[in-house]
Amino acid sequence: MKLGRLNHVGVATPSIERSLETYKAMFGAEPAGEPFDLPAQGVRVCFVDTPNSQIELIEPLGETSPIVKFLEKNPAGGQHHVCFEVEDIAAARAHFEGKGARILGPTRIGAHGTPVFFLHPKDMGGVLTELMETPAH
Ligand SMILES: CC[C@@H](C(=O)O)C(=O)SCCNC(=O)CCNC(=O)[C@H](O)C(C)(C)COP(=O)(O)OP(=O)(O)OC[C@H]1O[C@@H](n2cnc3c(N)ncnc32)[C@H](O)[C@@H]1OP(=O)(O)O
Ligand SMILES: [Co+2]
Repeated sequence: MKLGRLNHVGVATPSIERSLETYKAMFGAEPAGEPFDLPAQGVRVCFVDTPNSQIELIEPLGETSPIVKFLEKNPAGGQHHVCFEVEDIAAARAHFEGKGARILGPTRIGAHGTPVFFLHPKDMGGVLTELMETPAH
C-alpha cells in the first residue's frame, strides 16, 4: 500500500464559525465553501484550502457524533485526524485488515463524495488516520 497524498487535516471545533474567524484573522484565509451537514458521519463540515491540501473543520452534529468525546477532552477544539488518499478503498481496507489494524466502522461516503474509513489511533502511533478514495477528476 503506497502512502498517498495528504488530502486534509481534520480539526475538531465547537464552532466552525469561530474557527473560520481565526483562519481569517491569522492568515486572511476564506472558507472553500459554505459549511454543510454530513449526518452519516455525525459532523458539520467546512474546508479551508491550502496550496497543497485542506483543513477540514468539523463540528459535532448531535450528541452521538464521533467527535463529542474528543471535544469533552479538548473543549477549545484541536487537531483531530489526518487523511491520506488511496486509489482503491476496498483494496486499502483489505490491506489494513490483513495487517490486523483496527478499522473503525464501515466504509462510508465522506465529505468529498468518495468512500472513506478510519484506522484506530492506537495502530497509527496515536494519530487517528482516515483513508479516502481519490476523487475522479
Ligand atoms: C467529514 C466527514 C469525514 C471526512 O470525509 O473527512 C470525517 O473526517 S468525519 C471525522 C469524525 N469521524 C471519526 O472520527 C470516525 C472515527 N472515530 C472513532 O471511531 C472514534 O472517535 C475513536 C477514534 C475510536 C475514539 O473513540 P471515542 O469513543 O470518541 O473516544 P475514546 O476516549 O474511547 O478514545 C479511545 C482512545 O483513543 C484516543 N483518541 C480518541 N480520539 C483521538 C484522536 N482524534 N486522535 C488521537 N487519539 C484519539 C483517546 O484519547 C483514547 O485513548 P486512551 O485514553 O489512551 O485510551
Ligand atoms: Co476527514
